[in-house]
Amino acid sequence: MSQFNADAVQQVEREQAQVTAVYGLLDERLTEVRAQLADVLRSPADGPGEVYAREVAAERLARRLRLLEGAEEGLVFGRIDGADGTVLRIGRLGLRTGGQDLPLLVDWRAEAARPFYAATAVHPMGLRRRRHLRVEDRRVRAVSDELLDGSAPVAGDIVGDGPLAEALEARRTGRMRAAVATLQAEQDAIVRSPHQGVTVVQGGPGTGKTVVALHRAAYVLYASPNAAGRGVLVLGPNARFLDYVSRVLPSLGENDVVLTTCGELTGVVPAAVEPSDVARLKGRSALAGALAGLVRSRQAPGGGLVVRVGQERVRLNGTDVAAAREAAVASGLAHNRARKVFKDQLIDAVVAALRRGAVEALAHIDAEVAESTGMDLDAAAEADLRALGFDGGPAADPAGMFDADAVRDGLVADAHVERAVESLWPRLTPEAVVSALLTDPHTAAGCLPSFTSDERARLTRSPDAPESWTDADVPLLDEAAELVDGPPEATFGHIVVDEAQELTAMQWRMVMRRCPARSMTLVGDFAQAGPVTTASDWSQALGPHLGSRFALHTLTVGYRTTREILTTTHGLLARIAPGQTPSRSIRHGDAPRSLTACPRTLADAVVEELRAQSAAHPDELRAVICADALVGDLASAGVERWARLVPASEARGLEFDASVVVGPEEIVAARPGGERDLYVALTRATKRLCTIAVAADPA
Ligand SMILES: Nc1ncnc2c1ncn2[C@@H]1O[C@H](COP(=O)(O)OP(=O)(O)OP(=O)(O)O)[C@@H](O)[C@H]1O
Repeated sequence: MSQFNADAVQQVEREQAQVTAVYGLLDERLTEVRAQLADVLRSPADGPGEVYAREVAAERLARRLRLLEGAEEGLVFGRIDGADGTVLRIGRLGLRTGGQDLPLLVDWRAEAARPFYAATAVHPMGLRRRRHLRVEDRRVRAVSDELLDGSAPVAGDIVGDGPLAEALEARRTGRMRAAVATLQAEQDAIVRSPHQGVTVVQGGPGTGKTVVALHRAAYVLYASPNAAGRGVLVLGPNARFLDYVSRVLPSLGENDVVLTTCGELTGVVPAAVEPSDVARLKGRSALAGALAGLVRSRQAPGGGLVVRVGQERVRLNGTDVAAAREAAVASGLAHNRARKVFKDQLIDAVVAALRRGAVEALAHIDAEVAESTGMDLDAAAEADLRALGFDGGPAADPAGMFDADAVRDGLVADAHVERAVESLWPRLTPEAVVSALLTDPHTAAGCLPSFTSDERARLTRSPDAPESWTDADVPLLDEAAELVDGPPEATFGHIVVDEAQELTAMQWRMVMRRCPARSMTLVGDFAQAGPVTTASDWSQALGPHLGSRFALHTLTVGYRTTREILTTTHGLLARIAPGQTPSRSIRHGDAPRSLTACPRTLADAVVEELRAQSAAHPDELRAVICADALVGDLASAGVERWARLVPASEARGLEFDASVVVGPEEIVAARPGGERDLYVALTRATKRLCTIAVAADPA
């Protein structure tokens, strides 16, 4: 055994003793929390107050239990040795025994762990050594050291291949892994940035934007109890992507993050898809103005009103109705809530009219009596009251007998009044508002003056078509819901948006609505934008909501795609994002290959390529990425036996060991901005890329 190996074995054994102690403590904590939870659940509760208190305590313990259970895999992964001899072990969560000053394990998000990520040979931050531990099934498999103070390795320092290289070389599984043990300094700086507002992270494909976004979500939960208490939401572009990243946060011990798409956020299940040009139209912010205008047009647009009250008809003129409308609008409430203000104001006006009527009727009677008997009824009543020792009284107010409150209460419950109010200020549903805009060309013309008639025609559908909502309708329904019923109840303390370049102006409004504190992490790359997005940079996307109040970071190192693959995309990148500097890849691999097949033999050519690849690299995760229209044919040819079959429109954010991009020209032609779809497709592989172009069929 070489000295290096003997040293390594000894270090592994030493670390094992510590790791065993850490797992022992984890087991102890688990036993304690399980027992506490069982006690709480068994404890008697008398009355609703105690039941509630018991539920709160049980939920708190259940969360702690989930956290401890989730930390099993890779509980300890690092260690830092200070120049002063202090040693800290870094892991998924913090663990401390009663008697010790230093914790047995430091949570990776704690300030004390920062040097593990940020120290460099230039800025060692007081460290002598950073050690990575590879632990599987509670056994230490390897250790690997970096010396940071410029000293030469001595016995006990195991300087070998970096753990980052190991993580990047690992076979892809179709599910993203946490990178908590190997977060790089530029990524870590963003993850634990103290910035409370909106952090934007951009960078080319594979620069770790998703890694940063998910680790930042975990960091916010740890470091900002305020945001954590109000919940953290992670939004991704589609179900395939969410599935890909679904393991990362639980493996970081965080199970309380809501992971979803913009479409699913509202509970509406989109049942139809529509052409991307229509979806893009629906994404424009003009739609927000249109919906607001439409709702306003349903709020007492003009004219007077006749209300039947018992046997009487009360006529309110346009000014009365307009005053009620103004009061309701000035309340700032959503349409259905402001309706009550409108109704109350109208009823006040009706009561005032009834009172005026009563006064006039009394005056009329007085005048008739005076004319026929010569008697002044008011003066007589006043004299009688004075004689009885009263001072003036009811006769001073001719309508004093009119009980306005009783009349008002009667009117609130009156069906005629309710009908009259409904005709002026109808109760609305979000669905009815959106349908009115999308099915009535006159309404669309009135509400969307900035759209051309062709654009409006593409937007509207027949009123007879069955009502089935699309993804692009969801933000419209959400907007309408806010207009008619008020802001959503479920808001979040922090929102993370991945592939944020994909969001339309209407989707950004949905996101902002759910984050009143404006604490967000947004990651994306406009060179990878799909055809529906309505912005071409961050200022356009965020300016309407934040002005320039966002901190922008750019990641520059590519961790996924090999240098060889990235180089072949430089020309394409220069066309789709002329100002963008290509990222610098830290990986090398085979040169990409290009094949050609005619349409008749295309599927066979793809299968042949996959067969060859799987014989040469049996363990690799492969994908065939093609224009959406080719998916059916390739599936029929049995491609899925060898590879994941991914339509180019759903490839964003995904990663494979090898990818076969079928029909690059077809991908480009399939939808507007198709070159960006091709750029996404070409940058998914960590090891090898093969493109199969479709040649003109000689036949
Ligand atoms: N610090 C790291 N340690 C280990 N792996 C990393 C690290 N940073 C990035 N990676 C790996 O690099 C790959 C690309 O990362 P990620 O998906 O976050 O990039 P991205 O910028 O979001 O890509 P895209 O633009 O294509 O969505 C992933 O496999 C990820 O696990």
